[in-house]
Amino acid sequence: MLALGGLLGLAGSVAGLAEPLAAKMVIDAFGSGASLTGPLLTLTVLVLSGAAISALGSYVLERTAEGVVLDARLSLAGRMLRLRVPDVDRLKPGDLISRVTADTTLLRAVCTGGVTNGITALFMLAGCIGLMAYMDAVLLAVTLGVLAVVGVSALLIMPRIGRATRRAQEALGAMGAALDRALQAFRTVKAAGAEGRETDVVRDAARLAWRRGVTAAGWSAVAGTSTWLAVQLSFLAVLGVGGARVANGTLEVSSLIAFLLYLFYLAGPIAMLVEGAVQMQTGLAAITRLREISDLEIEPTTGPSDPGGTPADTASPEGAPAALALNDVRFRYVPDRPPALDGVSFEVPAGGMTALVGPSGAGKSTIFALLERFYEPDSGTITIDGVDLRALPLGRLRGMLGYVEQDAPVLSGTLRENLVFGAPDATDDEVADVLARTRLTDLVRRLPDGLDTIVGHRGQALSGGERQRVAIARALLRRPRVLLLDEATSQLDAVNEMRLREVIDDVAATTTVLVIAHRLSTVTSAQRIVVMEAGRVRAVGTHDELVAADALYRELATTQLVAESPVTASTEG
Ligand SMILES: Nc1ncnc2c1ncn2[C@@H]1O[C@H](COP(=O)(O)OP(=O)(O)OP(=O)(O)O)[C@@H](O)[C@H]1O
Repeated sequence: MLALGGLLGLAGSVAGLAEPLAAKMVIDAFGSGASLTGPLLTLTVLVLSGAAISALGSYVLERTAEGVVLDARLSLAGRMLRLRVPDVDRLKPGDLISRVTADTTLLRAVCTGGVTNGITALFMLAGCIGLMAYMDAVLLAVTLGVLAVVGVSALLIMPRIGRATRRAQEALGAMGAALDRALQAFRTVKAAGAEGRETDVVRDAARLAWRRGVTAAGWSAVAGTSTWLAVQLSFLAVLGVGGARVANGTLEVSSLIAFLLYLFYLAGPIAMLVEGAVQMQTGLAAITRLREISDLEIEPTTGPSDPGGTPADTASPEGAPAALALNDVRFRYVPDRPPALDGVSFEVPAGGMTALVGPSGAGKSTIFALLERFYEPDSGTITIDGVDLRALPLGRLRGMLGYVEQDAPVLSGTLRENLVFGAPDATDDEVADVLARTRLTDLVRRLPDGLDTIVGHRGQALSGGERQRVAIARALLRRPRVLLLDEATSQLDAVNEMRLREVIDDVAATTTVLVIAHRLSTVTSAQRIVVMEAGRVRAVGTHDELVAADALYRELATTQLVAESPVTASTEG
């Protein structure tokens, strides 16, 4: 399509190139007293057909350019959610968004202005120069001399435009990131009275983008003006030299006029060439930024159609509780920081509930992240039913695990959409069953539109306990073999506390439950408790064993766990 657009553009230009020749025929006809009809008709047809073909060519080009932008967006969008967690930790979401939206737009410039216009302009230039040579070689030499000076200066300017554009796009990305950060923490920003400061950060980024954009615009203007200047100078030079040659009879007036017309015609392709080079620089700046994303590794397909094949299969059938084992697992988030996990080994038997407890920063959530393979351990192995996680296709592994995050996010949308988020094919019966298991049936009955009530950001507010149970229901609908539950630290009221406990006990009857526990009620009903401290396992046992044997656990149980669960603590004694 680019070639077709280019060809049409070229055909339009050829018609344009022939116009001065036709004009010369008209003038010659005037002089010789011959009929004007033929030359005038030729001129008219050339003008009209040239215009029509050029318009079609530019439409084809623009259309193709839009297609290139679309392709880039589709492919980036496809990669974005498959990027690996560590890479997304590093890149800022706002900047990522700006690459998909703003930078891809710049690609259009490469297709239209850059590649094809550039090529068309080159052809036009060559044709024009050829015809000028045919007209008069001396005048051509004068013209080319002036143009060469300008060409060199334009070559020096181009890289500056590219650099300025790239830096402007980076500033735009920074602006997106700053905005994203402020909008993510919208209420905190307001509560902290930080609107002014956050606005300043966004504005500073906007001004930086502006300054760099202006720099690019400045250099573009210099490039554009110098072209125009060159044509003017050539015109004067040709007029001087050509006039003298007409006076001494070595050049016809009509040839001088046709030559001057070509000279003005030349201004078009030269301007196009310069502009094409400018746009090319802009587009290349965008490509550099898009490359940074497309060069990042992505996770293998995680969908149910994961082509990873059957793993060295697990003994237990789908849906049966699975056992987990960590063996001397070591992991650092950042190379020169202390390890988050420093030789962690423990086993989670199939079925029942195992609790992970320990002070903040002990590495509990990190274990969940490694189980989900958001990160890979630096050394050691993790197995599920004796199979190394790395031997399982990612989609299959994540299908075995139900993961409930600490903040238990509720997505904007209906309650039903939230529930079937991980299992879009779940039937109404399955949904009803899971709602009953997670003690949400009453909530659904109370909601104005039942399951179709909009919840989340702009909808019906759910309490912390309800959100958590919705998240558990969402995880259960995928029929996991292991439920990973990162219990919220925020306080639940007595009713929600009791319901959570019921839900966990209920799920633990059919599924392996590994819970990061912050509540005494959760801990005491666990069959096995793993006490972690500073990236290591400190002790493993039941509540009673650990109270008797482990000082840290005793302290946690009497301070942290109890303090966060006053109601249950008093009933638990
Ligand atoms: N994405 C990350 N990048 C770098 N360091 C991290 C990251 N996530 C966690 N850490 C660090 O790893 C260590 C273990 O964190 P982790 O979240 O596993 O602790 P935790 O026991 O779950 O704590 P909490 O109970 O407060 O959630 C901490 O020192 C933390 O600062």
